[in-house]
Amino acid sequence: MSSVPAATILGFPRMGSNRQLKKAVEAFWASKISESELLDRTKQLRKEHWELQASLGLKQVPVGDFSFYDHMLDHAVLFGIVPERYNVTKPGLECYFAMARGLQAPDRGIDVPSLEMVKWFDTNYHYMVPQIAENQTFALDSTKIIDELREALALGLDARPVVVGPVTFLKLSKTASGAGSTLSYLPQILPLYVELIKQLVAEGAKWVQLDEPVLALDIDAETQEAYRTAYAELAKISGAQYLVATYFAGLEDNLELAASLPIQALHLDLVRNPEQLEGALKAVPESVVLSLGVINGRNIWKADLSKGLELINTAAKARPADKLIINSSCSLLHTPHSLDAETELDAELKNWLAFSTEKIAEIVVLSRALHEGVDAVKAELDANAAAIQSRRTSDRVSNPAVKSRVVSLKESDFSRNNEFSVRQAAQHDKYKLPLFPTTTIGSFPQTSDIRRNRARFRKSEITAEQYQEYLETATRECIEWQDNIGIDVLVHGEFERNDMVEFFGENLSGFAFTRNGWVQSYGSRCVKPPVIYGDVSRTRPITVETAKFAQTCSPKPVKGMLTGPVTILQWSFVRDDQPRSETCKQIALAIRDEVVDLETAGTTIIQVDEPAIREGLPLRKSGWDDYLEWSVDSFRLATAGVVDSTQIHTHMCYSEFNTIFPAIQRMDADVITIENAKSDLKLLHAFEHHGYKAEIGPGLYDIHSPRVPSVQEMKERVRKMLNYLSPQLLWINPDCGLKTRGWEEVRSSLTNLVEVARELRKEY
Ligand code: MET
Ligand SMILES: [Zn+2]
Repeated sequence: MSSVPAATILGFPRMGSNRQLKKAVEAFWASKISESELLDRTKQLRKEHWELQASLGLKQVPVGDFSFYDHMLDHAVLFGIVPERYNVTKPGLECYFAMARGLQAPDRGIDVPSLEMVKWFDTNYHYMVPQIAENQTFALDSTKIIDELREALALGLDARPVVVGPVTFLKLSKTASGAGSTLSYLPQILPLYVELIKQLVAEGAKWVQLDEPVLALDIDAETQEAYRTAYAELAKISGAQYLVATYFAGLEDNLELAASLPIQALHLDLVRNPEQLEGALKAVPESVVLSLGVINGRNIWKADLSKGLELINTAAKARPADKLIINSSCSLLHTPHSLDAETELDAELKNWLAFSTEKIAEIVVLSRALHEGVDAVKAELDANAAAIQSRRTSDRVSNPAVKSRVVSLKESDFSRNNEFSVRQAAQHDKYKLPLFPTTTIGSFPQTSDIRRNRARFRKSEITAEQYQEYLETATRECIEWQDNIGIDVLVHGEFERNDMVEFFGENLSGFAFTRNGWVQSYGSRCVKPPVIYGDVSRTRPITVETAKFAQTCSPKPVKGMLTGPVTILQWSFVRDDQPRSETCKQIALAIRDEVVDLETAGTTIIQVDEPAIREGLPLRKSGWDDYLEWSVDSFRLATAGVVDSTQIHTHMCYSEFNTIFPAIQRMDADVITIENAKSDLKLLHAFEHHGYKAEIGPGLYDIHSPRVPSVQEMKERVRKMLNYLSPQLLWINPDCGLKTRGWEEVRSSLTNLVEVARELRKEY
């Protein structure tokens, strides 16, 4: 048996220091590079990442954490779970990317949509949901992970394959019909896991990491039993040592189950749940290695190493050091690559931060402290303590005026003046929209031309006036086009926005921005979350001038477009020195100021996007009520400052909303546009079931795919929706913003969309 790695990470970000993965994959999609060029580039990237980890002092590196698009999709392919509709594609990358993004190749008569995409636990990473057919035949294709393992071993590294464990894999998959438990496939898939592990061991893997985050959730008896069955089976393979990784929550009531599994190491997320350590030290047999996830894989703050050491010392009192692994709390997938490129952050702030590369260094320092004693790393610990102290005492962090505004909020600040029915009458009176009003969710294609101009402006290659003029032309053309094709409620297109959170953060105090702090959101898409380091307030009106201009481009209403407080919070790297609820209320007040200013300026249909409200939900039910209270309150605080006739829209996407329905209701928006195209009609059952009264625009087609939906298929969808929703409440819109799409697709799709409304109006 190989020795226990002293320090490791659960996974490393895939994109590369300069988003090489994104660039390679997108170049391949655009047929600018060949498949072999793509393979070469990504192989090089993996090598760089492993060598970086080794050079920082990790003795064992994860492999298989790389993915062209998404690791759950990789697992679907690994086990041969490829829905029949993809049989028309070429096996290999074409099929893989068709599952990821859909494929339209009219010349070959191919038009297949992608798999469903869902958020990965409470992160902003999205995974593709494997879809298991009723009569699914599973078949192992381990090429990818075996190849990657060989690559790492060939570099002379100790490599640990990372595989999503059988129970988590099945729990995150769905059956083709959506009914029944995916766990019923366990007997069929387990032999493939067995075969896979045998292959990995035969190739030279000493340890295999099985990711089982589901083990840290509220699980039912069937799932618990599945854990027992699965791991009993896997334990039979000789030569395999398992590191079972739980993360994003604590084991809590599943501790005994976890402790009873016949495995060699158990990983605990001690950032999310440090309290679980003590119980684990008692419950987990001494023969089992404990992996201590003490460095936060979810934020960008330098760790307080003294606190990490406290936990490690607690563990070291109960276990010998060679039965402990110092680890990241979860995969570092959710943090940017390295601070190296952050040449524009001021030294004080930069000294408070740690990205993936720096986090590995922290892990190594803690591991050396454990194995060699604290004196061996005294300089590193002292520097860390100084940085922590500097952040704690800096006067950039605290703004008393903001704090006192939050403290003096009144009950009435959280409510509109009248209930929905009264507001609705006032709004109908004011806008006189037709039945089935058409609208879009906000953004229009962010073309390379737009990005180029923004980059030139940032580099001062063009003046602010020139940039402004450019944006106004784009906005005007976009509005006129919408007007011409017959959309009812227009949007300005969001051309001035790089990103829906960053754009607002730039005009809020307490926010900082990185140059290169990208994290993967889905596929090749990355986001660069702002860093909230201090108390938040609005420094100046943010969207008012743009909204005023937009309204001059058409007599039809143009929606004001804001990002909601919960989403700004959720998609930023948030300070960890005060409760999230406190930061959220501060942001809500800043957005409220903007909402009120928009109304004053004559923009009286205002959309406050909250796509992230669902993903902020704590993974354990015990935390739900508290979260839903402050998050919904924050939305209400942001939107309640307007008169009855001002119509507040909100938009949500890519989540399972049924579970938080009462909270959505309590947000009290006048119109909600909601992603629906990928999650079938079950959402609408909930609207009906809960007696939702306000207006709704369930997304009619999936904007994440380049395929153009036909009038017929969208009309079909609407018809189904009308089984649940009254025609008086229904809006007609896509399921999200269009910024990732090309103009050609957008023109065709929206023209079809408007036609849907026209035809329906004739029938109702
Ligand atoms: C992820 S939700 C996006 C909403 C935003 N208004 C847009 O259209 O891009
Ligand atoms: Zn959206």
